[in-house]
Amino acid sequence: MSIPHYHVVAAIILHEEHILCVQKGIAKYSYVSYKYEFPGGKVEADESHQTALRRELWEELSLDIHVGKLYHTVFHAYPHFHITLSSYLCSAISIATLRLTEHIDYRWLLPVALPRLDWAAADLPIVTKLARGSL
Ligand SMILES: Nc1nc2c([nH]c(=O)n2[C@@H]2O[C@H](COP(=O)(O)OP(=O)(O)OP(=O)(O)O)[C@@H](O)[C@H]2O)c(=O)[nH]1
Repeated sequence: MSIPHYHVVAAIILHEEHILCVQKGIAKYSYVSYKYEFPGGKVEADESHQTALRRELWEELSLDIHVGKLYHTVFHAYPHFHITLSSYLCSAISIATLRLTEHIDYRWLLPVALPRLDWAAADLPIVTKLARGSL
């Protein structure tokens, strides 16, 4: 049986020099359970990356966002599925509406502090690039 491949979009939300990091709860696979990630999700058929990001951010966090430029794209092979993870620089229209509906925690961190969290493996190249100060 072939391994599924998903296109996933992730929002790097910058606010006053901090970046929003969200923690996943228990998941089907232990290697993504409780990991930090950037908010976002799978792109649906016939959906643009921008539309998918705005939909996911509204569903997951009640955040209305502006989607800016593509930051970094990563291919990662997890044991049971593969993802192409496209991260975009984004800003929230207001962070006052932020409400967790799916995640169990969130943090606003300076880029240099991002590597202290326990990230999903696919995110590590993005986290490393941000922490090196490349924005
Ligand atoms: N949103 C998001 N997902 C990520 C990141 N890194 C990463 O490996 N992923 C993985 O990419 C997949 C995104 O799918 P998703 O959030 O739409 O859906 P899900 O698997 O949690 O649930 P679902 O398929 O039942 O709706 C998850 O397996 C998630 O663990 C990231 O930075 N942001």
